[in-house]
Amino acid sequence: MSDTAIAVSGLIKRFGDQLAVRGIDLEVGKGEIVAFVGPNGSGKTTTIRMLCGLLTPDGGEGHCLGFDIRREYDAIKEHVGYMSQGFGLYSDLTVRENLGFSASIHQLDARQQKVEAALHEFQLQHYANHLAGTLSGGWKQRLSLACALMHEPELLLLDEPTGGVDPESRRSFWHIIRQKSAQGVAVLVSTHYLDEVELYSDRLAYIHTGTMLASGTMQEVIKQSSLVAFRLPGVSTALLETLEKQAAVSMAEVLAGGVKVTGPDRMALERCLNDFGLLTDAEAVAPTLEDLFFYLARHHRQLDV
Ligand SMILES: Nc1ncnc2c1ncn2[C@@H]1O[C@H](COP(=O)(O)OP(=O)(O)OP(=O)(O)O)[C@@H](O)[C@H]1O
Repeated sequence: MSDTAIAVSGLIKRFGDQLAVRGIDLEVGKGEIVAFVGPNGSGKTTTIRMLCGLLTPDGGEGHCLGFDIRREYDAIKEHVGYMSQGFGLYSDLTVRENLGFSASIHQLDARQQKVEAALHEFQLQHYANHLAGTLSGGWKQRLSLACALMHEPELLLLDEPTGGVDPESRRSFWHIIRQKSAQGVAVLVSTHYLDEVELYSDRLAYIHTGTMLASGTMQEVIKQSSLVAFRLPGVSTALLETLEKQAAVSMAEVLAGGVKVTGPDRMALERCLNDFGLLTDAEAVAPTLEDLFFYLARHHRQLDV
């Protein structure tokens, strides 16, 4: 048995003249959580939809759970758990009916029993007869996850599952996801929340305008970018714009009590700060994931991790 849940290469998707996904490679191992990140419109949803058999790729090849993504999309749909953006619930069905519907599309045996078990596992009993459309964001998210897990999939594809839900719901959502991954479920999850990448994901994959620019652990990717950052205490925000225009500076931002500059070349950045008489007081700080994402979004540099 392979340890790989997703292995695809050269995936391409066009919408008319637009190349939404431009030949991306992606691997996700069993029991691994990979955060799929990148700016709005970069191609995350399109990629996820190709992986779960809802969109046919225009190019590329690969497997999900051993099934060919171009030929065996029906088998993939059957075996993968998918949460779409906005949760994809039937708002005029009750919580119990949504779970029942999910059980029936997967043609599960003992449906009623499984629905009751899911209501219990996800602590949805109190809302069982409420219409899904009347639930709060956090409960909709929980129900949507329960529906995606109804058929005990080995791979979860989650498209911005935590968008618009409160911190407590996010935390309990991630608690469930980490439990599932400990049981061997592979997870690819798109998110705009950096803390979810840092705290809960094993690796990240960063996509920009349909191209995968970086993938690896957070530490690997930051190291590969060779980004360095300095805090410049007491520097006025007036200097910020000037600093940002320097070739050595990829980003300059205001912090409490000063400015922070980031760049991919330590020597060049130090020279630049020296030219402005700022090097003596500059304090080296560790670049953050946010620094990295800004850098990748602005400079589109492909990292080789
Ligand atoms: N069905 C479609 N028809 C035409 N263009 C589409 C379609 N679906 C997506 N696109 C375009 O493809 C590009 C990638 O969109 P996609 O939704 O995959 O990005 P995303 O990274 O998921 O964005 P977000 O973070 O905002 O959800 C965008 O320019 C989008 O407008």
